Amino acid sequence: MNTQAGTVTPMMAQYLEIKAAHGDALLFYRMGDFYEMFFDDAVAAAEALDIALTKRGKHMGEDIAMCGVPVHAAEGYLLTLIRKGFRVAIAEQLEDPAEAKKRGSKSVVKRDVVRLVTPGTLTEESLLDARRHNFLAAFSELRDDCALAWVDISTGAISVLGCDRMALGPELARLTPRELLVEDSAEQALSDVTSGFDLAVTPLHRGAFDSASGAARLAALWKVASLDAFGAFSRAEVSAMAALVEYLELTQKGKLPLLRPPHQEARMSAMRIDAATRRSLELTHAMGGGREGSLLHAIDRTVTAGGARLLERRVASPSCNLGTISARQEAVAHLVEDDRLRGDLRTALRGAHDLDRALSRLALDRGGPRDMAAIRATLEVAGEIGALAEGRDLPAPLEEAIRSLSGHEILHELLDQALVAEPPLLARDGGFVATGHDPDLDDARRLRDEGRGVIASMQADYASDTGIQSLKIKHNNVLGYFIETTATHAAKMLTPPLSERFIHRQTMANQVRFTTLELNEIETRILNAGGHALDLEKRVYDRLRSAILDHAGPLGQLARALSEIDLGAGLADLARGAEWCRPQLDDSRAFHVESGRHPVVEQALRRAGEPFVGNDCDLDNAALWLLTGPNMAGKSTFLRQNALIAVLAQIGSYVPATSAHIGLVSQIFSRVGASDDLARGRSTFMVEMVETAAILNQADDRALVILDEIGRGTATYDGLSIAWAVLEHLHDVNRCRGIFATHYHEMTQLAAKLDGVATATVAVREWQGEVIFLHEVRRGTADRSYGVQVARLAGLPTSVVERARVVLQALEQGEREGGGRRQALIDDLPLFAATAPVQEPTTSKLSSRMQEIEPDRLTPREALELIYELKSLSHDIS
Ligand SMILES: Nc1ncnc2c1ncn2[C@@H]1O[C@H](COP(=O)(O)OP(=O)(O)OP(=O)(O)O)[C@@H](O)[C@H]1O
Repeated sequence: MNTQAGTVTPMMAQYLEIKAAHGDALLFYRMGDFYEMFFDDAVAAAEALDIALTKRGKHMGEDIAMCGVPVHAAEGYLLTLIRKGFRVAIAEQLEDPAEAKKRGSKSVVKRDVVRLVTPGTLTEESLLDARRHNFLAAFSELRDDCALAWVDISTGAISVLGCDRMALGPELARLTPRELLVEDSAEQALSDVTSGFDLAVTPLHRGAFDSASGAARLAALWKVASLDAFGAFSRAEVSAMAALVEYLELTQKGKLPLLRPPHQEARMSAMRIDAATRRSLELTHAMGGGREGSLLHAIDRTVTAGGARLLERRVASPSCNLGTISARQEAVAHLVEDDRLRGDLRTALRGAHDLDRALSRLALDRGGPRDMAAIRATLEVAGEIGALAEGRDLPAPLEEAIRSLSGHEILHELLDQALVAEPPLLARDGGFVATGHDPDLDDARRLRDEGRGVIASMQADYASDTGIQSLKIKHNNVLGYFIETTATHAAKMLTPPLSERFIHRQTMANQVRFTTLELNEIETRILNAGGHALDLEKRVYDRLRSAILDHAGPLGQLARALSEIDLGAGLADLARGAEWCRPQLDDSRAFHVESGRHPVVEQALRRAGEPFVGNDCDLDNAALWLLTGPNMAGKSTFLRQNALIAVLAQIGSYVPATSAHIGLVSQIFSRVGASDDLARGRSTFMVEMVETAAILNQADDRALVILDEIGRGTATYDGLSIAWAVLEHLHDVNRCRGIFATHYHEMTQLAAKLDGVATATVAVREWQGEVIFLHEVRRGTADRSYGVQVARLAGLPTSVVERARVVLQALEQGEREGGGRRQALIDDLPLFAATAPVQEPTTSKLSSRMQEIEPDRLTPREALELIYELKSLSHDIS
């Protein structure tokens, strides 16, 4: 760069100009094989990427910090930067450096930003999770109207929903977008809602949200006279979609991705599940953040990326529409019954590629021949599946999906004959068009590859045409290709008719040289053949690309159909393998599950070779269950499994139970083990109370509420009083169905007072002072907590466990004998150090082990091991 102190080189001037236009992004400035970063960008990127920071020249007397990443490895670095919350502007060289030189030795290669990479606008396969959506969302607030729109630009699917500020949090929790666009003036006000999510908030100027110009722009985008063609959109809905499109144009620098016609989600069509409930039920993400351990992970048997994404969408928004649910259930049921069809479909689907993402890359012109081959392979799969379904009587959703599989024959044939079997990733180097597709291309390639052969065959033709057997076609750097005969044939060649065809070029001592128009032409063609072949291939590529994009609508439907079939077959496979049942769903308030299981815990136990105990839940007569039981008995598992069964039933799946009858659940609330939210300055107790307030204010009579140990984070009596009042409120005001787990045994008295509350407990057996967990939920109440025994199982020091037993005894005795007596018993407790029995268990262990020993039967090695064992037992005593 050679920047001198005080002067600004042309290149630095160009850099600064581009940077000024993209101040909020790191600028990747292309220099040959590297993307370079300068100044503060370099410092930030070097730290974020852990790469070396160097210097390059000076600017205004200061060193210019610099770092760089090689272009071929840029995607990995980009991913790291995006994950760390950066936005990256990519400035490419827009001309060959040689071009720039022609303008003068000091000229700078033209560069400009070709793309802004942000979390919500990724399309690269390597930067995306194939089985998850990557949503960019926009929230628009007009005076009395609000909406949320979201798009996955890697698939082109765009949706919109009327959604006020109150509903924004739950919707963000459902969709988990990576980036949210908001009007700049609203950014601050919305931060209360948005700060709880792992997403980048990008403010946009007001004009981006303008609904009037937005409507026109969207209509033009989808080539319709008015947006009414897709539904009646509110102004806020139009404004939110317009903001998405504006931002896509901005980040993709005018190249819009393929955007499918918008899908307008009906309010209340999906089960409402707020952020805390999603977290606690671990629907799509486990507590730790990953997919493993979540419901989604446990039930995902799909074999295509599109199917996996559809399942994610369904799990995130179970339906509340009976018609929709039963149609989906019907499809799953059919595939559960027909093992053969299910197996064949799944085998065929394994050959399908990610059609949506291949299409989207082609639309953005970031695709290549391999994406076309992926489409071809998927069309083949569609054909196979169509043949499998031929002549079968299928339920409506499958029938409809199968219909979308046909009608692509022309495109399939075109791709089939145009592309080689395994094309390269990029179109740039050619080699992807099959022989026989384009005669001109075949000629060009033949000339390129067989140039000498072509000349040889011309030579043979000329020899026979002239009757001069010694005629040769030769090549030198001065003349290029020429025809040479010996001087003896000169006269013949130089007189008509041969002189009309053979043009004299040179006479030597013994030879005469000629050319022909044909040879000239061939020569140019040979010379240009390589470049020409490449051009023709590119032309074929463009033709294929437009043929595919012209057919994008039906291909999108095909992709959806394959995902639907994959999802149905996946759920059926799961139901069959794990012995799930088809739930009965209706409009009633029933909730009757027999021998229900927790799908995730059951899988984990199966891996450990342990059985899961199925448990019934019947909220038909008493809509609220008050569940008591010892720690570790399985209360939380039972609570969650019933919520998950409702979710599974309403996505159209079978459920882990022997039978289930569920009246539609409109919303689920689950508070299971709240945690601190220190980032927002809330203690565990505070979080729990905020979340409980949300439930009491929102749950309606179709809600299912799962509450685990409400009030445990405060003093006993406060906690008990709160739990008591909450249960009464749920019973009298919310009138919802629910299960309430508690350690406050006093609360079971409420069951006698309130008709709609029944008690249940998780059974354990006590054996020789130890608890044995039976994991069986029974009607009735628990006799005690067994907390001390569980603490012992957890490895609390024996001395502490024994001390706890003594204190517990005193407290329980005091409870029985009345308040004043209790204080006296506490006062009388012996001091901790004086609790004698603490060592007994280990001493008796040692002596009972000694008694087992039969010295005459020990081998020398066993004797030695025994000494070690006894020594370690004696350590525990001392
Ligand atoms: N029905 C079941 N069958 C077999 N094992 C189970 C069952 N339910 C729970 N478990 C096992 O018991 C463990 C503890 O369950 P869970 O966390 O639900 O207990 P809990 O009663 O809620 O305990 P705490 O009151 O301490 O929170 C689970 O991790 C699981 O391994």
